[in-house]
Amino acid sequence: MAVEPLTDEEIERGLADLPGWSLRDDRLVRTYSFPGHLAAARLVAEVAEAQEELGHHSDLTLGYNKVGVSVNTHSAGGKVTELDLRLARRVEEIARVQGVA
Ligand SMILES: C[C@H](O)[C@H](O)[C@H]1CNC2=NC(N)=NC(=O)C2=N1
Repeated sequence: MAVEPLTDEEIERGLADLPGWSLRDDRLVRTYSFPGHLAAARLVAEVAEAQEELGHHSDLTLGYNKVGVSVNTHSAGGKVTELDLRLARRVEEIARVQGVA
């Protein structure tokens, strides 16, 4: 799917509904904290499934009790697009259900 990079204003508007997320180096990023390692790994597993459904994939970093999510759109030259906002919203839903957002 051809997607256009969002303007800074469009990104700011999107981030207004995504507390905890921010724009860093042309990527939407957020870190989640967990009570332990397996809880963190569960988020990674569920987000990976959602990413396959969406056909859009973030870089996920699994630490001991933290998960880092970082995403932009490779096919838009590594810029932030609507696909990244859509993925971030989906990750937030999953994290909310798991009690960490
Ligand atoms: C063919 C497949 O849909 C593409 O390669 C998808 C896969 N996941 C992707 N993920 C991200 N973050 N950016 C992309 O451009 C992208 N492209």
